[in-house]
Amino acid sequence: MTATAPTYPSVAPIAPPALLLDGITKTYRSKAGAVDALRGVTYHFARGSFTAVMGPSGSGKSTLLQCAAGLDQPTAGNVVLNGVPLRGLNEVQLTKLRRSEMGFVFQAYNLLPSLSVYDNVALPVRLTGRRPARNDVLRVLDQVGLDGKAKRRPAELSGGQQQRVAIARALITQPSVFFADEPTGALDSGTSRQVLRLLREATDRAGQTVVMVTHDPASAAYADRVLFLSDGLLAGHLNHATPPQIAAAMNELQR
Ligand SMILES: Nc1ncnc2c1ncn2[C@@H]1O[C@H](COP(=O)(O)OP(=O)(O)OP(=O)(O)O)[C@@H](O)[C@H]1O
Repeated sequence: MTATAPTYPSVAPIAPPALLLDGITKTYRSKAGAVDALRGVTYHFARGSFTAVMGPSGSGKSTLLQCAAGLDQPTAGNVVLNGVPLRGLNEVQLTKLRRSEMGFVFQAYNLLPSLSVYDNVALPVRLTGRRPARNDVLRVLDQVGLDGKAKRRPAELSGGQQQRVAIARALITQPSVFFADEPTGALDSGTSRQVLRLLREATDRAGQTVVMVTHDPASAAYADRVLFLSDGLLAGHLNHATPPQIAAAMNELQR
């Protein structure tokens, strides 16, 4: 009789969260003293989720985004992006990871004024040492509703169009995580909605992860979850909340 090997049910590998903040503390030291901007924040951002981060002024939102994106080093704790701890990386490795895995959409669009819209969008690909495919650049411009504007310079576009160029530039490398800091701060409400829909589509269609800092309850309502920060700590969250629910939670925090 031959022994048969035992069979085991196949177990799907558990994917790491897109982004893990593991006990992040950030203390700024200056002559005036020390400020604890983040005080041991732990949070998993699931792949394909859209999270808004809110909180009173000075609660640590920008610091959280800067640390999560590897633009600033936490004083303690670790940030893990797709299973890779940022703390172990040197500046070159970090820059490479940022260029391939992260997309940035900030309030200041940071477009290069002397380059055409096409070249601004192609730039992140060039920075990775590759030649951008013309069709890829035109496809993302089409995706953000800017087909036909490729030859313009940023100054020849409206604020909303410039922000959409910034989003196209973030989309071109197909990053796994988008970091957005007040992406609609300078835009009118109609244009803001277009920009927020693009971020929403990035999660719904492409399974990308969005982390967005905002002061605006209407913008935050586009997210699956709103995380509230208060005094450097997570103070709670709301899922699939409406703008009035978010505004009420903010009022509660500010009391
Ligand atoms: N470079 C720095 N040096 C010293 N303190 C800083 C520095 N950056 C931020 N802080 C302090 O850390 C705390 C958190 O700041 P942070 O900018 O993260 O808050 P925020 O929630 O984004 O605020 P806002 O909504 O006003 O933009 C604040 O007390 C701030 O004064």
